[in-house]
Amino acid sequence: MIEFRRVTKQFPDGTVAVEDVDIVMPPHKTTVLVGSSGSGKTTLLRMINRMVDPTGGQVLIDGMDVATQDPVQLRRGIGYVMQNSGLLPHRKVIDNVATVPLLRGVGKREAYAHALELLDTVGLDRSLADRYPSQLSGGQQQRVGVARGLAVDPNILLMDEPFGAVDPIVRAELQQELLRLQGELGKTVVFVTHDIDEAFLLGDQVVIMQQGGKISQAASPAEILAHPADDFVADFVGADRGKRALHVTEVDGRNVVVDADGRPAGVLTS
Ligand SMILES: Nc1ncnc2c1ncn2[C@@H]1O[C@H](COP(=O)(O)OP(=O)(O)OP(=O)(O)O)[C@@H](O)[C@H]1O
Repeated sequence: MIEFRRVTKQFPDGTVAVEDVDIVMPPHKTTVLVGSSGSGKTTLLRMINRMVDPTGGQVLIDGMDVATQDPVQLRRGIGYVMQNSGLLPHRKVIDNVATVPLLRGVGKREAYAHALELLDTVGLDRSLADRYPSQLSGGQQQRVGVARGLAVDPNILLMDEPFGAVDPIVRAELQQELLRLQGELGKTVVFVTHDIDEAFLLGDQVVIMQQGGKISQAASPAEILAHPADDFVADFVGADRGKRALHVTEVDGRNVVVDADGRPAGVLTS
């Protein structure tokens, strides 16, 4: 479990990126941070693995304050996947995936065998192992990024707009892959996105952030759609969906999302 207790981050220039945030991210679930640009999502995410340190409050992992842990050690146990995959361009796919385990002292043979298995896990053909990142499509690169994030078998996987740079069709494929993977692996995933549809699709818990790094609402997608906490959330949920006033209605015992004209937009499963 990841817990933020009254966490604030003020950068040296005075910018308050995150203010007084309390949030619990439950184990084996996906928490999605969503909000407009500059609302503090990335800063919040990076405080989990100490790429950023808070200026107030505490971040705890399984009850232990991350501030007491060595940042390098901490990061080696937490998977991190970013936009544009973050792969090392001059190293082959297989080396990119095996890098962190090798740094942690895993033997070469074992690290490479596991890296090949991880290519299977993320749906990549093993024949791509010897290519360089520039010889892959954007979607394939993102899959390698996910494989690399999983290479140390972390309990926690941080994903910062991992599908932001690929086209909508590939993005939809990657989202489905992540749902499948999460069904199998059950990691504690923290995922950042601008896209409310992506947030509702992937998140067990969706955290809606607003400018100034404050949380407007943290709840399940069903709860947010049914009971937006305030006008900001109602607007955000509606605006990103083409200004349709979405609401939830019950049909044959199921929660169906419909727009202002009564057209069904989807069925809620939780
Ligand atoms: N190193 C820094 N120094 C000063 N201000 C910073 C620094 N990093 C981020 N900020 C500011 O903190 C605020 C939150 O930034 P952050 O990157 O966390 O937002 P975000 O919601 O992830 O945005 P985006 O969706 O555009 O990536 C912004 O106003 C940003 O300009």
